Amino acid sequence: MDIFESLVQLNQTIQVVDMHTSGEPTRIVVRGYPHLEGETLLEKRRCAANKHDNFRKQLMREPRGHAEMYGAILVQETELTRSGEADIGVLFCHNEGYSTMCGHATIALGRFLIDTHDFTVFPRRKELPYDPGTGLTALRLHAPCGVIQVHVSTQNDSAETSSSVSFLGVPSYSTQVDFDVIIPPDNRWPQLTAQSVKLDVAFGGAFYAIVQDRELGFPHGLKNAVLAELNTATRLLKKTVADLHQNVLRHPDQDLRFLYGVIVVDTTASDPDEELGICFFADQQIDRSPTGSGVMARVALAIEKDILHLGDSKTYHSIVSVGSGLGFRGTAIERVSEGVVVKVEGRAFYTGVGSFIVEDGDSLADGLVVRGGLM
Ligand SMILES: O=C(O)[C@H]1NCC[C@@H]1O
Repeated sequence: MDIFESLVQLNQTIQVVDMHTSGEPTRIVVRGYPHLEGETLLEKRRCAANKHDNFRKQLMREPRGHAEMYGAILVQETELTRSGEADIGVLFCHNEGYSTMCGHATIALGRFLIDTHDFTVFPRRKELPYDPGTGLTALRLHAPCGVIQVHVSTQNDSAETSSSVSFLGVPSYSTQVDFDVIIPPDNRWPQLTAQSVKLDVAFGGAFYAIVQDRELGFPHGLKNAVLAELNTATRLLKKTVADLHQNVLRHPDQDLRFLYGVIVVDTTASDPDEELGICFFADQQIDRSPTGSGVMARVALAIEKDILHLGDSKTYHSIVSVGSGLGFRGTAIERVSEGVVVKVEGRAFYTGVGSFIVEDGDSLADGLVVRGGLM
């Protein structure tokens, strides 16, 4: 027996498929995750956080992961798969906890779920509708924010490697436009010379504060900004909004009323068809991708500000996707009573498959992160 087989036989393993979307990882947990109690996906999300957070820590943190790792836990049965409104559920996780929406992981999952022909992993795989006219297979993913309609270019019953995956998100909307936030002076953020910062707050399955680079004291654009300084500025801004302006996070469901991230938008670019931004989310993870849920929020905000109109599209870039052809295309599709439905398109690639082991007696079983301090 080779070493791989013997280690797997000796230990309980957690099996994953790793992908990246514009450089942002998604670790898809395929087997070995415990059963989640609860009738609804949001109850299962609470169960994951309260009873099984050690799995998140093991898979996201070092030595199995790292501070910038991102995860997708498949949930085969939810209230919406039972009612026939969704095909499979998912929980998203990161360095701090559990998100409510994730565009880059949805794009990766679109490919993975179409390629999956193991019905223990995806029981409803064979029921997915395929349209021979467009070559697209449709998939309804139940995320904590609601149902995401995913479309995947399919050939011979597998996802086409060279095509993008698109999804229609839950209705997105802004809750505050040009909102002045007073930031307490802090010597860790010397660039901030004004007393207040003007920002917008918008929902794209999760809440984002969206702010222009020059408002934070970075007038020369993101390419000339120091990442550590942007990190300090967005951390302090997020804390101020989360601590003092909880009322701007308006959503009917309590579980979704939290500020997930801060997106800093570059104002130095000249092409109106493209927008560069950087998203700090969870515990200051930097999204390598252009942040699909952030694109939903930004398109809805641009509609509110009369910058984009229904039917308009724009390409959104992260600092990584610029020049790689891996930006996300965001299109305003329709206005519904709760907001704007936005289509997001991007590409994902496989990077690996793995079996993780956690041995009895490993005192660092739940992992650690070294990033200027232990988590
Ligand atoms: O694409 C997205 O929506 C996500 N990427 C990491 C942070 C967000 O959840």
